[in-house]
Amino acid sequence: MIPSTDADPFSPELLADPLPWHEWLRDAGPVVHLAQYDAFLLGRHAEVHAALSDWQRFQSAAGVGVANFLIEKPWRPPSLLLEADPPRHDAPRAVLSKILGPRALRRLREQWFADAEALVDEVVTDGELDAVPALAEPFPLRVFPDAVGLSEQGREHLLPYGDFAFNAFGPANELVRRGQDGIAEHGSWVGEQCRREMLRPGGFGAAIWAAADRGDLTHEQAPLVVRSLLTAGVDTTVHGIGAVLHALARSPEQWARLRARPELARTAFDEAVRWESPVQTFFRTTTEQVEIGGEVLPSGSKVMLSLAAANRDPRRWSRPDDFDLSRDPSGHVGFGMGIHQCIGQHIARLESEALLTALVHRVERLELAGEPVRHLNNTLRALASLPLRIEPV
Ligand code: HEM
Ligand SMILES: O=C(O)c1ccc(C2CC2)cc1
Repeated sequence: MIPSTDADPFSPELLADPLPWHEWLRDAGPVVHLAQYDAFLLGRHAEVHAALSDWQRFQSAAGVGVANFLIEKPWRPPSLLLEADPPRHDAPRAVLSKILGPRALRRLREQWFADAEALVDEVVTDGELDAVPALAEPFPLRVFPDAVGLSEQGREHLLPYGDFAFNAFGPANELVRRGQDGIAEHGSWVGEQCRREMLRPGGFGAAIWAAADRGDLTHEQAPLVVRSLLTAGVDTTVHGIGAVLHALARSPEQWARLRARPELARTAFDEAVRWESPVQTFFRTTTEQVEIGGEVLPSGSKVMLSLAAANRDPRRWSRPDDFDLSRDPSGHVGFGMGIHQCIGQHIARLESEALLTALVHRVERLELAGEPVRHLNNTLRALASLPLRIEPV
């Protein structure tokens, strides 16, 4: 018998403090029924991992939020990656895999490390700072739009556009309503930037259009694939960097361990993505009657996957609530799993590695100077403010 709950995972209370809810969910069983959304919810690592890895029976084409695209019109044309399954998903995925691959990372590494040092030199002085406006927001907003090939003007549209997109995976609640007024303007600016003539030669955007010229994509698909980068590639890394700085600031012994071994920067980021799960949840829709966790779900069911609950499942992780640089965080589902696993994860890791490396070389002590303030979003775990006390080297 599948336990049912009237809880609303998208309520301000549960968005603000999801950990007790996640614990209840994991202990209630492998599958829980969300009465308010007539959806099923998986919170244990084994079942979340299994569903993410089974695209045939847990499809994305019906949308990866509450809304079922087979029944209702999406707020924007569906993504050709996130909201598509094979075969439609294949070509856009193959094109982005190549463009965001090892060659791009090698080309960007030196520049991003230099940009991180410049930013840290600018903001780090002896005293206090808010790491969100000082570091977590400006760094991705400086390096990623440059790499995509966007002009300097109008980048202030990117964060609110992404924030709305991530809210829109949830129900039409107050968070979505609050974003409604601005989304037309943000959306038209983003749509404009996806046009070929707006994209600087040599950037990811121009490379997507060049793939269309080669016939690897159609010219109709190209702007939508650029849109994927602009939707997925900013807010996620801002909040991923916010998460790793938050984790390090509240664990001085882990900060000291990172300063002693700067090569742990990449592990630190993945452990933070596991610990905080900047992207908390995604949905799938069953394409047939499926058995999971010993329960049977009808065909056409909406299934919510709590990446965050899975990433702290004691059935998979020892001391799951500890942020611990001695842990091997591989196997976490913070970047998803399977054919839709995050295609930008190496870009995100490089951004974080560049910033953390610059910080460990310039900062002796980094600790909380006050309570962090949450930024609520239906899908993202985010900080509005992270007050830090910094002691330079
Ligand atoms: C901390 C940073 C990031 C996190 C936590 C994150 C998380 C995720 C997750 C959980 C998925 C899987 C979605 C699903 O299974 O339905 C995903 C997919 C995706 N991500 Fe990321 N992401 C991050 C950064 C990025 C960046 C920097 C980019 C762009 C360069 C990006 C582009 C994408 C795209 C295009 C997909 C869809 C892939 C597909 O469906 O084949 N992400 N991401
Ligand atoms: O293709 C897209 O538009 C897209 C939007 C949001 C994401 C989230 C998971 C990071 C991924 C892709």
